[in-house]
Amino acid sequence: MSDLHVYDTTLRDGAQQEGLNLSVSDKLAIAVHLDELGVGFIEGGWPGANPKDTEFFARAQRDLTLRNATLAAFGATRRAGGRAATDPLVRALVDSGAPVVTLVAKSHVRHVETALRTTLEENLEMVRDTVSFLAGEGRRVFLDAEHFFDGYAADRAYALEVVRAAMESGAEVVALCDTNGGMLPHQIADVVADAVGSTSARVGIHCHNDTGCAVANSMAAVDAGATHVQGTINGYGERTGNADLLTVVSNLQIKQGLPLLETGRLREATRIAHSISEITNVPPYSRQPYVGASAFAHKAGLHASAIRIDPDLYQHTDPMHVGNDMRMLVSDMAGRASIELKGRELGYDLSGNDELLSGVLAKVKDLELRGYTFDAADASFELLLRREVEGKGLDFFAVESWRVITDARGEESALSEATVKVVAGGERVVATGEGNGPVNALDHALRQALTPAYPELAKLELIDFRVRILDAAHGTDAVTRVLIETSDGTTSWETIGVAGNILEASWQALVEGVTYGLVRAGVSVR
Ligand SMILES: CC(=O)SCCNC(=O)CCNC(=O)[C@H](O)C(C)(C)COP(=O)(O)OP(=O)(O)OC[C@H]1O[C@@H](n2cnc3c(N)ncnc32)[C@H](O)[C@@H]1OP(=O)(O)O
Ligand SMILES: CC(=O)C(=O)O
Repeated sequence: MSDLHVYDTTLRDGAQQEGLNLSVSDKLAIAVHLDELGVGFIEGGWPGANPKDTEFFARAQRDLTLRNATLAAFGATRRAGGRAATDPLVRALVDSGAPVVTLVAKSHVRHVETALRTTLEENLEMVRDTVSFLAGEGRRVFLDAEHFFDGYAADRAYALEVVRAAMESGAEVVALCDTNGGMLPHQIADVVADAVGSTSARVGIHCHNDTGCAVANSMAAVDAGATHVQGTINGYGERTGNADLLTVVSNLQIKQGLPLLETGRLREATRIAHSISEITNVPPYSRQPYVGASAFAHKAGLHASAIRIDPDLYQHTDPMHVGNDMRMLVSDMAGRASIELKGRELGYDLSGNDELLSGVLAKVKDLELRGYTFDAADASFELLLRREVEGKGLDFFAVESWRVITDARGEESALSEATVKVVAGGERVVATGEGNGPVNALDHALRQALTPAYPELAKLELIDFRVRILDAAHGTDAVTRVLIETSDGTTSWETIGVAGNILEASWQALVEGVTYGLVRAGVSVR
């Protein structure tokens, strides 16, 4: 294993992201995931700054068993003019019970003089006093040198003096912070190399992403001699976020051969990134490097034709290394190879079946011209392909007619009512359904009509509904595209409908959603 520290600050700096709000239980659950991933340090928050973070450390001491990681409490150097031993916020760091304390300290002369409103010497004394007090209390002390890179540009000697003051007082690591996130990789590399060369410090790096360079800057710092790298899962953080720790670790481990995590741990990266998204309630970013849903998704026909021969031809690494999967997307940019590979994903060997492949491809291109978009509706493409391969095997029911009315009375909310007539399981069924909107009512009526023949449908639920008006296909005649997401409680799928009438498009997508639910459940036509 490399001795480079992997230091996660999702629970502290990550939680500084706009709109992200973690409960104590959320933090504990995230800490468990981080420990499973195998990071070396988990910065849990700032005890004493708010009751939630104080409680987190109390509950962590009681309930959290970490297999791999060490817990760090974050705080600031003592107040100017005071004493570390009597500073309540410094005391709270000791009381947190965390074995590591990470102190933020000023390292930029302007910040000392204008933000702290104290002298340069007093700031150095705040660093010395707080670090030595905490070290004396048996804590491992790390120092985050705030605004280090801007501070170095303003006054190199002073910025380096802060690093030395921390080291000489007992700090184990000084992390140089690009607090405003304005640096570029070559600037980071030069400054880190100087700090490593002209102090005895173990130098760390903490980058924000305001220039879009947080990951590149962290990599540059490691190349220049930093041996402690900070970041957050999914790049959460103040403003544009922090360096995405999963990208940094994947780059260092896969591209530079640094064994940072125990064998096999990186394969949990995709699962953990998505589990943490669930907890933070921040939707996963599909184009996130390595772990995003689109990170190994291929749309262009030329790519698919080469991938059919060897996936490495269009992938920078094997998605398995990070627990992700290659996916084929089918759209009007597909070629026959795309259809063949997608078929393989679905369990069909279509190699050599040129007639079928060309037929499916022509259908896809024609439908996309009319407004369909199959890369957003995988389930509809699967049904299209299965119908071509299996013929009538998917005719679970026949629709005779459907209709829907919406009734608004006085001040009451409008209510919709749908009637659906189908033949299913050899019976003609007429069913009605109510809903707070016409699509909701149609969904209820359709499943009401089909459930006697197919009880498996009872657990399906419509969980998302998106509408887009398209004017490209018919000149000035707009068509409506509806995408529906249906869930069976364990997984969900997207289906599509396109028509001039919004309800007709919705109905198509609903019928596809229900049909796909029956296919997934392995039901035969009754
Ligand atoms: C770069 C970073 O992201 S560092 C992490 C920043 N995170 C946070 O700020 C979140 C948690 N913060 C808080 O809950 C609050 O700001 C607290 C509890 C820490 C302080 O609250 P308050 O006492 O009301 O002070 P307030 O937030 O208004 O101002 C911060 C004070 O800390 C001082 N300060 C700032 N940095 C430091 C430092 N490194 N060392 C010592 N004091 C500092 C400021 O000069 C200011 O002092 P003042 O009250 O004499 O003006
Ligand atoms: C400490 C910290 O979060 C920063 O300087 O960005």
